[in-house]
Amino acid sequence: MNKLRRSMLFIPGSSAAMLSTAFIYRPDSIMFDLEDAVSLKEKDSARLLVFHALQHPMYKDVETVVRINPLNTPFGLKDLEAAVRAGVDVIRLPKTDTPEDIYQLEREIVRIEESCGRPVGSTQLMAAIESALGVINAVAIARSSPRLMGIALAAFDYVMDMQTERGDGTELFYARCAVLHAARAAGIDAFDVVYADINDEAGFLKEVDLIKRMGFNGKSLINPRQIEILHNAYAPTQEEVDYAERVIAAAEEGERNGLGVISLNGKMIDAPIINHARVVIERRNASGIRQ
Ligand SMILES: CC(C)(COP(=O)(O)OP(=O)(O)OC[C@H]1O[C@@H](n2cnc3c(N)ncnc32)[C@H](O)[C@@H]1OP(=O)(O)O)[C@@H](O)C(=O)NCCC(=O)NCCSC(=O)C[C@@](O)(CC(=O)O)C(=O)O
Ligand SMILES: [Mg+2]
Repeated sequence: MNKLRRSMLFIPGSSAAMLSTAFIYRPDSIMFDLEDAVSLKEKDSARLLVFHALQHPMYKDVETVVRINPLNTPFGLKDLEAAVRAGVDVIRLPKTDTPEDIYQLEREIVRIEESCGRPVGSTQLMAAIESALGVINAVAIARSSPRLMGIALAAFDYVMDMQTERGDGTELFYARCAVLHAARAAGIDAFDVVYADINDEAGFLKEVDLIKRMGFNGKSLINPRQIEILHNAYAPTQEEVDYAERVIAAAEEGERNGLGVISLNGKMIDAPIINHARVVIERRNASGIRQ
């Protein structure tokens, strides 16, 4: 099974307090932000804080991601130097509009890896798609580098570009489908948008149910209170696990009897259904049973 990436928690890189405690919340990935959560006058101090946090033992057991500033700003290259040298697992490039943005990023990463003695190719990438142009180019972006482990949709900048605003999700319908299909066609992960109202649990859960059913691996998050709700929603129910176990048992019996297609309580069981049952069991093993 691929690495679990249900939750990717944003931490403002300028917050020394949050940087020193975020690992206790146990998201699947921790994302130190140097871009929009950091004010202009804190860009340099935040970069230094993140550089030190990345090398601290408390962040050794969790996947680390740094969202750098775009490379066409005065901060982007400095952010990249600091994050790669500190050993970050993944660089998240915001506002990725074209595959050329990724080619440029990759050239700089190769140079930094070579100069600091890090194995070339060891820094992974993810692209955040935040505009109509990025959505239109999603397939080319997703296939632009073997370093890409995933692409993410970023709703707030996207809706501004589309001249609309966040609502019930109708405004994201096309972009979600496009980003998800691009990721799957490239064989990489797909991440949904942040949910800004941290006190609206019901609204968050509704959005999580939708994106899970669509097929997203998970979401970018802004608050630790959202982690458990998300992980729980991604865990299979006891009923789903029981059914998956019955499917696998029936499939094994069918195989012993030389049958390709079998039926279980009147329902056809064939290869895709058996594969899905195995995925449910893997999810149970990784995430437990939904509470
Ligand atoms: C929203 C709020 C201020 C609420 O604070 P509150 O303090 O009211 O929250 P509480 O729940 O009361 O906190 C309880 C305890 O948890 C601690 N705690 C809270 N949040 C924590 C956290 N994230 N990490 C670690 N620790 C945390 C807190 O310090 C406290 O610790 P303690 O005092 O010890 O009890 C806070 O969460 C926060 O700043 N979030 C991150 C915001 C951020 O990063 N935005 C940028 C990314 S989006 C973007 O840029 C748009 C995008 O680009 C997206 C895309 O690209 O996808 C696009 O275009 O769409
Ligand atoms: Mg943004």
